[in-house]
Amino acid sequence: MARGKGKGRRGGKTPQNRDTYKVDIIEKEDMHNEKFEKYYKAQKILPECEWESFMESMRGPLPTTFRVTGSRQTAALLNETIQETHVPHLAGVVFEGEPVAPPKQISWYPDGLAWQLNVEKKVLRKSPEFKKFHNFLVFETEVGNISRQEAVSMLPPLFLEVQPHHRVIDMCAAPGSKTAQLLEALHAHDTITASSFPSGLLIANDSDNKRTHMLIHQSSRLPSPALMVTNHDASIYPAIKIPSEQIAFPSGTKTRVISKKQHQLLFDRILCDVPCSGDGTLRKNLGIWKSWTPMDGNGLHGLQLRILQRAMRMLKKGGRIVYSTCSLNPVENEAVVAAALKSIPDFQLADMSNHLPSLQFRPGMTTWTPSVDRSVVVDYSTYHDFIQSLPESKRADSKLLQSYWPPPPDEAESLRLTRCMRIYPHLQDTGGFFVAVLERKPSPVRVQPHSPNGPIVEGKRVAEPIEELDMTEQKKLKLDPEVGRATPTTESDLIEIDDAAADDSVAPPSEENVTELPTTEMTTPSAEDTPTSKKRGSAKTKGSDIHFKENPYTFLSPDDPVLQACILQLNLSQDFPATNMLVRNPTGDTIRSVWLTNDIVRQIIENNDYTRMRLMTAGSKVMAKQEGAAAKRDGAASQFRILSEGLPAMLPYIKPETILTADVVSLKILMENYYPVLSGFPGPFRSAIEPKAAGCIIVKFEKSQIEGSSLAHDLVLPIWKSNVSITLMIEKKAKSALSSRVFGEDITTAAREAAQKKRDTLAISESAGQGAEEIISTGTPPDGGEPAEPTKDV
Ligand SMILES: C[S@@+](CC[C@H](N)C(=O)[O-])C[C@H]1O[C@@H](n2cnc3c(N)ncnc32)[C@H](O)[C@@H]1O
Repeated sequence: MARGKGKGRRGGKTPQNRDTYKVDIIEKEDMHNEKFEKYYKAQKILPECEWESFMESMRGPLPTTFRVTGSRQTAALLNETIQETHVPHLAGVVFEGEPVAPPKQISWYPDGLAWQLNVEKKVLRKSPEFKKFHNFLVFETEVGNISRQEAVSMLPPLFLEVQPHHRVIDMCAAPGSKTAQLLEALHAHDTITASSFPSGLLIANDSDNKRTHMLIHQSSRLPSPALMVTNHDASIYPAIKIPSEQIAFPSGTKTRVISKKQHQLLFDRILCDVPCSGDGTLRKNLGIWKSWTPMDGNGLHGLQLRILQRAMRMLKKGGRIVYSTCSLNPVENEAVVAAALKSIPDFQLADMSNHLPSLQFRPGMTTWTPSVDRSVVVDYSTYHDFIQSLPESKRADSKLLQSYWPPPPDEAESLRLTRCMRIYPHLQDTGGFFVAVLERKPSPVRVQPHSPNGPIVEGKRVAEPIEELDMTEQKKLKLDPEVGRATPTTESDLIEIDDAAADDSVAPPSEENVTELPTTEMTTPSAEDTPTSKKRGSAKTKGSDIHFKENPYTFLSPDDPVLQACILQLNLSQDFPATNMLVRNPTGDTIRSVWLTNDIVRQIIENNDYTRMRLMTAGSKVMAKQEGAAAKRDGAASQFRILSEGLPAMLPYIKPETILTADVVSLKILMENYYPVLSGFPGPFRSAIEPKAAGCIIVKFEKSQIEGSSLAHDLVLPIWKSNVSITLMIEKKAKSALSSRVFGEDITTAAREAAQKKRDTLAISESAGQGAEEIISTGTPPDGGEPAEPTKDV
């Protein structure tokens, strides 16, 4: 339970972040908590006439909800299957004499990609129709095409409206269901087979190290060169430096560079889905019925406020923050938003009431009375009243913060707290939730309507885009020598300073919030950092965290022999971003895996100490060494293969003529055998692949509908060619899922072996103890190499 000190406060087991699917066993009649009812009735969170219906919903089971994931095109395809095959199949099902409703689309979720299912577990287990649908859901969830996610938890990313060029940070991201949505938005332009290369960025952060691993796992379903995962306390998230754009002022035919150094990366979009008391999740986390007290929220308010304030300081002008909790407590919600808005100028609450027209919610509260102790004492309408009630000798010791209380009515009105959104369980059969959308006012840029030479900023013409080099902020710097310890005097000296440094009223208690000015070490490229150097490591700056034990990030030189061999083998196009390939060791040796990043991720790694950021992973793992003696014996020029999960990112750079085409019959052969011999494949494919050198080959299986199989769209997959056989390089589970989709059943070797094993175990237990090993297939390739069914690289 997240109360006061201890685990809950810093990312441990707050009620809401316990395993989502775990519910405590508790009878309906025990679903009472006097304090809860007293507190929320006193807050008047709802009109009295709705109270019973609200409490009744709180005690009812939460419907199962899920979202079809992936980029628009892939999601649309699977959604069609649900809509056109499963829903009609489930319509009219009767179980134990009662009709059971098929899944229905959540009305407010765009493109109908989210679903709700109000079905008891026993129906899923026993009704043959629902059992089949359940199996489908489990299967597609395992391979990442469907994500089980609470309906209300899908809201924050929708309000952020992320676009592929946005720089985004998810401050408290684990386990990552919202991160996945943000990634999908960044990748909105992906096609069915190829990943787009978004110019934007998503940093998914969580302070809990173990939970960052859940994040990494979750996001591996949508690998992205634009993703970084960090493990930091969000309330003191370090300023990230990136090289300044070389912004030029066109004046006649000459250009004038105004900045060459570094500035702080500011974000377009920030998600603060903060740790909270989680009482909105009572329908799922039943243990909260027993343990709830108003102090849960009080204890988290300070951290929530600091996280939001840190986010506000990292936001670009014109950018947007979504602050959300799954708590109903105004102390964790409106109180945090009000205090944050009062402490940092230039922010306002956005009116999102029409954004999702069929979403039902209630406006944010403008008055409330925090409880001053565990027993729900809610008698003080102002902090002043509360302090006055204490003996004078005790006033200084009070741990309660003024910001727990609402601002005076006129201030609450001017802050427009009613623009916050409260979602209650009885409105649309969901969990309880709170969302507020904060926008930072844009820079005063005056764009001349038909200016041939771009926009005018403060009377000067500038090249587009200005990015986050904020002229007004820089001017302020010139005037104020105290700010950021810098007094740049010439335009070429200008750097953007973290404006946290300009406002110390609520600064995080750490030097972290002050952007370091460029030192010689950071601004002068070392020999290692020059483009011709062999390996380019991540920048080491002061503030390294010696306790951070992850391996370093080292970019390969574009002429690295391993990289060159891959480029040759796959015939990659000239625009392949060879400078953005990294390995995870200090020497830059290509030992096992290679990751691909986009430009902004590379710039961040090169300009920041990865230990200071506590960087857990970056980019998308695209290549891995083909292990085993067989690979060496094949004599492949490149022993590296493209990973199936990395292929979408590499595909745009693989010249089409390099990709072999095959039909669904060949796919079937590859599914049914680990190492089918080349001579067994249909003529055209066989003659195309036989002359190819050993190593990684990319094959496009063309869409087709033939008896017993249906390949709805082209499928591009990596295979490994040995001397006499080939093998499909996709992970076991993905292979099974693909088989079920294309051939209507799991025809893979693994499935056959598993079934065989089951039969054998049964036979063994029946005839007591015959050597099982003898009859279980080993899957040895005909080439005599060791069995090497690819497993997911981690
Ligand atoms: C509400 S959960 C986030 C859920 C997540 N956004 C999702 O959709 O899957 C809150 C998260 O905040 C993390 N957390 C707690 N204190 C933190 C802090 N100071 N900085 C960053 N993360 C923190 C917890 O570990 C937890 O994973």
